[in-house]
Amino acid sequence: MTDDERIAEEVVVDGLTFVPFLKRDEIRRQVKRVASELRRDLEGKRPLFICVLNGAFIFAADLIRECGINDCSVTFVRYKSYEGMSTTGNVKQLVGLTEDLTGRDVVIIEDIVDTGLTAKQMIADIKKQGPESVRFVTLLHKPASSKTGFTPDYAAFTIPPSFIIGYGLDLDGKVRNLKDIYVIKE
Ligand SMILES: O=P(O)(O)OC[C@H]1O[C@H](OP(=O)(O)OP(=O)(O)O)[C@H](O)[C@@H]1O
Ligand SMILES: Nc1nc2[nH]cnc2c(=O)[nH]1
Repeated sequence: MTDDERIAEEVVVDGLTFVPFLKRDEIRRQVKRVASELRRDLEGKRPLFICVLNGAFIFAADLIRECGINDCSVTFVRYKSYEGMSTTGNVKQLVGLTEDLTGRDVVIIEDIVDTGLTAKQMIADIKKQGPESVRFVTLLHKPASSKTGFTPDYAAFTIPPSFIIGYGLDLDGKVRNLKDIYVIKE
């Protein structure tokens, strides 16, 4: 059986039904594309990758390995604002940085930019710490949901404004383990 044949036709979480949206092969292809763009733009630099927990852990692990920049560092922050399928509008930093960002070339790695509230607050927090440069990369971007006008520097996928799960993205903490991305069935 190939990897592709194991994709579930639907996933039910807390009584909600989700159907396949982005399959693992396509995710892998787009992660490779973004990694090659980053490799090109970071040539000669020693980037500090900041993975935004919890949702970005799987994307960050795949992306950082694809980038193949041995002279990089990796660290983590944690921000939270969603309950169920909606933002509370209150973006809380639950885990912060201990690294000195002065003069560093920072690459923030997110799983999704939806309203853009988390991205905007995080970038403001990081810029206060004196980095040389800040790049923002996301797996998924939903421009039609934006409340901030924020646009990421790199996006693996631009998607419509429906709620999705899998490949790190959760519904109330569940189903982050799914290898494919699923969208809510309307
Ligand atoms: O653009 P926004 O509307 O701000 O949404 C994006 C944020 O939502 C998710 O975080 P969440 O609060 O669900 O925490 P999690 O990463 O732990 O799932 C995601 O990981 C982003 O950080
Ligand atoms: N799981 C999940 N988390 C999000 N956070 C912001 N948008 C989304 C989404 O579509 N799915």
